[in-house]
Amino acid sequence: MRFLPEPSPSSHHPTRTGLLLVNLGTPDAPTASAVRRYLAEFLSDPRVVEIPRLVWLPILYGLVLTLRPRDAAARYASVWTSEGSPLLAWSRRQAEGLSRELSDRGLGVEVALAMRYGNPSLEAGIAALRENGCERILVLPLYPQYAASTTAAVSDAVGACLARLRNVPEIRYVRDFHADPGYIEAMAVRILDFWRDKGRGRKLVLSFHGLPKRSIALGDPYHQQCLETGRLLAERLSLYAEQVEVTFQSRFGAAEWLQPYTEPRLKELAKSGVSDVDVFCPGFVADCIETLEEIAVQGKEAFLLAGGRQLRYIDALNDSAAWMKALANLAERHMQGWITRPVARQPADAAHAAVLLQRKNDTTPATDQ
Ligand SMILES: C=CC1=C(C)c2cc3[nH]c(cc4nc(cc5[nH]c(cc1n2)c(C)c5CCC(=O)O)C(CCC(=O)O)=C4C)c(C)c3C=C
Ligand SMILES: [Fe+2]
Ligand SMILES: [Fe+2]
Repeated sequence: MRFLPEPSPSSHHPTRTGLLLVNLGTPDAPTASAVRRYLAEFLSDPRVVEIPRLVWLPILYGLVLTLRPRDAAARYASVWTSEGSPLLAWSRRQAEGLSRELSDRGLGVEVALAMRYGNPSLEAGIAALRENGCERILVLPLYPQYAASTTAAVSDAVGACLARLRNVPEIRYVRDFHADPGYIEAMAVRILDFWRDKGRGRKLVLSFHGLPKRSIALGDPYHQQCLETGRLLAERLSLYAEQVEVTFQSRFGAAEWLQPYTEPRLKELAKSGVSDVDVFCPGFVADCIETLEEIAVQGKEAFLLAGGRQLRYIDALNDSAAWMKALANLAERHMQGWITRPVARQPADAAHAAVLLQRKNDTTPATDQ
């Protein structure tokens, strides 16, 4: 059959709104074979590596997928948790926290989690929402800064899923939220709480995932958005220019990527006598191998070897209360005009009814950027 079967009529609910949270994806296990499977899907996406297929695929299969998985599996194993990959474990908690927050607000929104590469798949996420009667879906990629290699890779894949359906739902996308006040505030709370409990380093390094410089030259807004996030966060924390800096980590391949590169810059700081640094990664809303291993272990080791005294990694937003609220606000704003059915309440729950009524009458204009 050309199109997938539609959910059975018996499972049809009244029209509902669905929210699909999407993150990058992660291997199913910290083993070379699982990492190989994951990297094969990820790195063969032309959104991620923009080299002509004829040149890239022999390098990918002949070199990258034979050399990288073993080393990467060991790195994954070092951060693996009882709930699996940290990226997946935190993303699940975010989906649960967001669902709870939205239902506490009286909004009947179905939340599903999907990964762009690997599991749980986008197909499964969209299918679960449709099974639950969602004819409208807000897709929220968990990337604060837009990059074609991440954000547009999600809309490509959602489009491919929709192309297999007969009864296509209405779709909206959150493009980015790099300057969203709730996102900035949740990061500030994270960092200020850390400083209150553990004291403050001499410098705050804000390390973002890197991107090839060529992507920026071709028009990707990622670099500008990272700098803007950094500026807004530093401003909110009342930091002087010399107390904070933006760097870029996770370089992949031989091409030039955005600079300064995090690890060499950490070494330079140590050598120049900045002995205490705190590192936060605003581009990762969930802790993952890139933060827990590349920064908190490798980055720290490099900094100490270069003569630094102390490097402290500040946890990502994960499922912090301020972030769950910010995420719910962001979702609510992007779902404006889509009737979200209030969750059924006891008639005696007068206080809640009043809140619902108040929300319904709330005409505060959207503050989207
Ligand atoms: C936060 C935004 C991200 C951008 C932009 C991004 C671009 C990008 N990444 C690679 C290559 C790799 N990334 C890897 C891991 C990884 N990347 C992101 C996010 C962004 N990537 C996350 C959240 C993760 C963690 C996944 C996890 O399982 O925890 C990896 C795999 C790890 C490794 O082998 O080192 C690779 C490879 C490219 C080429 C790219 C843009 C061109
Ligand atoms: Fe990446
Ligand atoms: Fe990395």
